[in-house]
Amino acid sequence: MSSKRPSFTDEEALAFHQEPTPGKISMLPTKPMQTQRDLSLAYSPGVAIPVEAIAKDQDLAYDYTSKGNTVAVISNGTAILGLGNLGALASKPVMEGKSVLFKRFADVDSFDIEIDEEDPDKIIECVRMIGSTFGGINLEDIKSPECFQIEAELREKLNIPVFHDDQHGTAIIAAAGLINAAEITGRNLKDIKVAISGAGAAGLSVAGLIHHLGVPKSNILMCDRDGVIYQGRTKSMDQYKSAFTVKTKKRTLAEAVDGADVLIGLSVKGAVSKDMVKSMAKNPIIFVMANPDPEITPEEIQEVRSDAIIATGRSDYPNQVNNVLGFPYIFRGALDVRASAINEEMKVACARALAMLAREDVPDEVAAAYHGARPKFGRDYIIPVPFDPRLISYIPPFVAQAAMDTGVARKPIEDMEAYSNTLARRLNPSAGFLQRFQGAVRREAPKRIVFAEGEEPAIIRAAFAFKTQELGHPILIGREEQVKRNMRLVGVPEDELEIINARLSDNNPAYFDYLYERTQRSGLLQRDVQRMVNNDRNVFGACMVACGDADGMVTGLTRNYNTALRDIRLVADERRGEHAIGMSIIISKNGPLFVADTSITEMPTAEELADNSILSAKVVRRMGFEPRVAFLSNSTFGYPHGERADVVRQAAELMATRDDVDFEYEGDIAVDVALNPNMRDTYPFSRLSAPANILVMPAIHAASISTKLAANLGDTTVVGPLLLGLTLPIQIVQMGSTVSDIVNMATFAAYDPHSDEKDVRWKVV
Ligand SMILES: NC(=O)C1=CN([C@@H]2O[C@H](COP(=O)(O)OP(=O)(O)OC[C@H]3O[C@@H](n4cnc5c(N)ncnc54)[C@H](OP(=O)(O)O)[C@@H]3O)[C@@H](O)[C@H]2O)C=CC1
Ligand SMILES: CC(=O)C(=O)O
Ligand SMILES: [Mg+2]
Repeated sequence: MSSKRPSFTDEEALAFHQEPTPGKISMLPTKPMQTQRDLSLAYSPGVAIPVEAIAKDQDLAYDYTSKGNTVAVISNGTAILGLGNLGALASKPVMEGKSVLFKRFADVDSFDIEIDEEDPDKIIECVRMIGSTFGGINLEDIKSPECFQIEAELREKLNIPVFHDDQHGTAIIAAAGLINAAEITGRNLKDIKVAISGAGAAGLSVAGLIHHLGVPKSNILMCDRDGVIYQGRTKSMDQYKSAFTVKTKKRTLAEAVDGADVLIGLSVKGAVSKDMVKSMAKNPIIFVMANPDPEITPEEIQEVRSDAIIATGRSDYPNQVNNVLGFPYIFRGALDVRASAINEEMKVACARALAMLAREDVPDEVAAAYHGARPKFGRDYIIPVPFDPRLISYIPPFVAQAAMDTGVARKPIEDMEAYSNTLARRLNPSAGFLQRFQGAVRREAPKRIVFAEGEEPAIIRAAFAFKTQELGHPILIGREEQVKRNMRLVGVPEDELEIINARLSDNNPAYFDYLYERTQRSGLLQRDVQRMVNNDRNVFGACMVACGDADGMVTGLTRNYNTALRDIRLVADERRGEHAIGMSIIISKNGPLFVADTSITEMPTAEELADNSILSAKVVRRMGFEPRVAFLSNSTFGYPHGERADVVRQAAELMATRDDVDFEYEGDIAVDVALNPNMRDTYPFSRLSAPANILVMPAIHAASISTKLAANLGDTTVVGPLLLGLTLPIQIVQMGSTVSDIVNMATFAAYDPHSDEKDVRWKVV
């Protein structure tokens, strides 16, 4: 288990929440609201028709409104993670976070509601009054014991699932992890001895579920602030804790943990000591799940035990036992059968399904989350990771089936296999795209990447993020004093990043020789070259890459694209038989679209367009996608005629004469035809078997305008343009790029799309 953890500064956490738009969620309409007719239908008078229908039959709200796919995340902020009672509004970042996870992982629409009230009766009344708006209610971070009453009464009063995630979501995941950890250590649930630190919402619910799965109540010792909850205790007791009293002489957590097989922490940071861990049975199972900081860190546990199976609630250690693995999928299954409740059977089905999934071979996205090492069911992989793309189609069918079997499904699913296939399509196929690149980069030995504009605050933040995400070793070019001043400004620890001052570098004579040799016959004098190496950070950085002192470079934040490109071209050649192009990637719900050439040749010839397609196809295939090229034009198959359209058509015709064309291509073709899956009806002779994924643009203006349009119209991410076709892996970012844009481009520099070794390592699943 790695003890190194990616980290981020407080400033980064705040900037993430603030930029480019405050918060983490927004809403999108699902109907066009373009015309007078749309307005008439969506609002008055058209809206009256569904209103009257729902007034007669309430169930029709599932058909005519977004109710059936909407879950409210509701909190009063009295137990925010393990941070305590910090008030309703302070809980909003967590609640928005839960909503965004609902959407990202299970395509459930969700928004957060913070209720500024601690009186359970008032909260119950408030939620009851608004409850029918939603298909389900996810209660979150409401402290015990009030949370029990609130959930129980709302379940009675509402006929939709009401689910307190800290209780049941947590219990489901902990149970799944425990089933597998017991299997790995050869234990039987009915024999294990369990100590639980924390007898609140999460702790009591975990105790309830693992008891349901076979652990005898007498084997579960619950502890709160006052120690063991034993039979006869009167201090700080309530009816919920009373259900777990045990006849025992043990009084403290330390005594409860002594000799235990399992320790589950659902309390606060620091509640568990090394001595406690030392006193546990052989091969102990230790889930320290307090957030954001566990009861004891995995590093501390490892100092005293090498035989422990360790899990935390955090994403930066292996075995993340966190309710994010549960709530999106349990609600997905419940909503899809219009369940009136989430019952015990549905929870058990979810826990068992999660446990089973962890035993199967993992796809590449999971390897990426494990920083390149492909995990196998075992001590460091007892539970799936949140980025596992199989979760969405694997878990909800079990939940839905359990709902149907227990009579709470109001709309049973007839064909479970078809349902599972539909689920797979709900997940945004591009969601894991960048993550997979990162995984590919992490699998390699760390690359040294030059950040040429090292004095810039955004570059410093990007370099630090690049390092802490374990994507490689960043090198900042700049004056040390100035870089350090800006590091302090953005909160990056000063000794974290390597800084090289181009003027003071010992390697300059070598760079000078290299560059002079290349440029002496093109009019550059010795002193020009010397000045360039000393003063121009792009030239200096590129020389570092050319002479083997770095593996790649990123630049462009402060200078326009062509200036940066001109500097780089002094040092780097075009690859043999290729010429440089810019390829942008438009990441949308329909998957990635690769667009070339978006940055270099203004009016490519037919030959150049053909070359572009071949280079793009090669790189796209290495990235794991089967290339399908469209030579785009304003014309389709010859109509209408035009000067550019003719060049495009010639390019497509030239492909028949090229040796290295082992992919589908078509052209001249208009973009709507290239992307429309029904095009074959109109053009049955088309050579494309599916929508094109590489768009070769007729000219740079069309390329630049269309990618920038896509980037600015919303619901897409545009990465790039990636610089392809040069001998050195150097990438140019756009002026004013965000920190994550810069990290992405540095990652592509490290990935080096031309490096042949990488192609087969990550195939699309
Ligand atoms: N990984 C995951 O998925 C999840 C993790 N959690 C974490 O579990 C923890 C508890 O959450 P939740 O149950 O919702 O909160 P609650 O407020 O309902 O319960 C907290 C419990 O912790 C106990 N406690 C507090 N301080 C100590 C201490 N110093 N030593 C021992 N016990 C202590 C409290 O004792 P008392 O009863 O005496 O007040 C109470 O029983 C949080 O850290 C939360 O982040 C929660 C949900 C999911
Ligand atoms: C994960 C979670 O819900 C919590 O820590 O409260
Ligand atoms: Mg919580």
